[in-house]
Amino acid sequence: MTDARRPRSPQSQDLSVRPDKKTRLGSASPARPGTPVKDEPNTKSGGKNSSRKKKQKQKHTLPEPYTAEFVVATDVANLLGQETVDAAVAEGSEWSSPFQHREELELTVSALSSSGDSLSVVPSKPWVIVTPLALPGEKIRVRVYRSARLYSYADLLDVITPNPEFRDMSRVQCKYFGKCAGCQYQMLSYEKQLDLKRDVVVKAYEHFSDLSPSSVPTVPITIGSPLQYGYRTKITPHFDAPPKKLQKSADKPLVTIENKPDWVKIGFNQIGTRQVMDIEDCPIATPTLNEALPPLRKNIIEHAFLQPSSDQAAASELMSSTNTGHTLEKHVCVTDHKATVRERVGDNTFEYIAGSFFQNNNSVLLPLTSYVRDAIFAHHPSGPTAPPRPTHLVDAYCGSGLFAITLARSFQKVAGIELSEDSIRCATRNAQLNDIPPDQCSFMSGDAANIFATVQDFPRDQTVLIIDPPRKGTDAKFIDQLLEFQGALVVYVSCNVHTQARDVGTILRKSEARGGRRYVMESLVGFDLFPQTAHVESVAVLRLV
Ligand SMILES: C[S@@+](CC[C@H](N)C(=O)[O-])C[C@H]1O[C@@H](n2cnc3c(N)ncnc32)[C@H](O)[C@@H]1O
Repeated sequence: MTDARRPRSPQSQDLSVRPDKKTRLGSASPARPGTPVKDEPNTKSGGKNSSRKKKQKQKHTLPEPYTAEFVVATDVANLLGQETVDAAVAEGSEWSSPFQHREELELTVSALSSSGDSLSVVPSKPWVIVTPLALPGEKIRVRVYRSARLYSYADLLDVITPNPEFRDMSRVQCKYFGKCAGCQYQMLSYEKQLDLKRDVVVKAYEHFSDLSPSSVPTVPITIGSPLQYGYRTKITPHFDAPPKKLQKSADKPLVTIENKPDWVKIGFNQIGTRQVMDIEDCPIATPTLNEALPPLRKNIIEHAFLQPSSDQAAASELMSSTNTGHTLEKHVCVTDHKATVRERVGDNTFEYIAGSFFQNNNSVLLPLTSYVRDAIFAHHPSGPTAPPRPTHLVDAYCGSGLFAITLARSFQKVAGIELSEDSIRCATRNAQLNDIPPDQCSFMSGDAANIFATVQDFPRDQTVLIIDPPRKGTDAKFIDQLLEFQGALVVYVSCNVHTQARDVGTILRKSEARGGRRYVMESLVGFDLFPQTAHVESVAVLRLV
């Protein structure tokens, strides 16, 4: 089941470039994150009860590195402090929650995690309660539902004393806010959201880059999205198959839009669960998508729930809209994931396949691509000893060519690479659509690291590399070739600032270790591609000096 509004699914990541981070979650533990840890029993077991006892042994699993839960676990460890974590590990109490399942508690929120969840240190023992939708300083009532290492997750039952400095419920524009897992921040002012996202970028580099503070530039306020609602150009409502007993029953239920039973739910995940909740409109999605939602829901009901063979696995329907920015151009909704979608970004037109990657907030793409252009040209050093101006661009992980094409007119030559063949076909077509000749701008499909072999004739001191990898970040193979290539400037755009921090830390340290010229981080800023949610995009600019 997918929900395009949640972070893309966690991916496993080789920790070899950040071996020290394993200790952050408890240095005395021999466990790697992501591996099950079995509790040792207190007494020796044997005889006929031993297999039952073995089954009773609890399995504890640390989160996969760089997933949302890994970030929460790191925030918890940092809130408690390394000494406290070490003491709990030495005592063997780090998995022993002081709370029963479904126990209700009253707490005061201590801090916010980078996931957007609140963190409350409990008074009785070094332990943290992780709760959605609560804010620092608020007194809250919660119900515990799952425990992990040094923390428990709890549902928010009530905000007993709100923090009036931050919370204003009259700002909330969605009737599902508080239940739907899509948004976390609708009760905050937009300025506060941008401020919190800056903190996420700062903390990511503090905890995941292993760089000294002096190597990390001051992070300015997050750059906002022109649209704060009605911006999302792609949503993925999903739904569960009918309950098993109904599927097996000879009398198939009559499901129509007018006669919709309670089990028919088409929408997004409910907070803290994998259950789908019924959603009739989504204020962060474009008006075009919201207009299309009722007929789409009717269509799903008539065609999915009436089919007796409905699969147990959840099905999903993809929707995306063209959002050209031209008021005279008609915006339409596309539900076929193989269909071609057209969008405008400034003066450029882009086509992409609905099911392939394209940034989901059209309103921020002109500011984002202009920021990258300014980072390359407006901030180019001046003076008699200044390096030559950039003339060549490499766009790695280029998708349908967003950066390559918006910036192509500023460069003599551009080369893009991307794993998806569909996206590369679109990137090539997009160059044509925007009158960029093929000898100026070329695209190839393949692993990003393959690009270096094809750009050996690019003048290194005039070449800029843009990298925009998926959430898991880039890899050692790419980083090693990037260091070998020595392009003048690297612009690293990322939808996961935690893997970006890890990768930038690796690039800076490895380039220093090589001797000679080295990369330094010139600027670092968050971009708000997803207002009302806790997600932040981040742009780091590295210059070879
Ligand atoms: C975050 S998207 C960025 C796309 C593009 N820069 C944009 O803004 O539209 C990351 C892209 O990397 C591609 N990708 C994933 N792994 C890759 C790899 N190993 N080599 C090249 N591209 C890859 C994905 O298909 C996806 O299109």
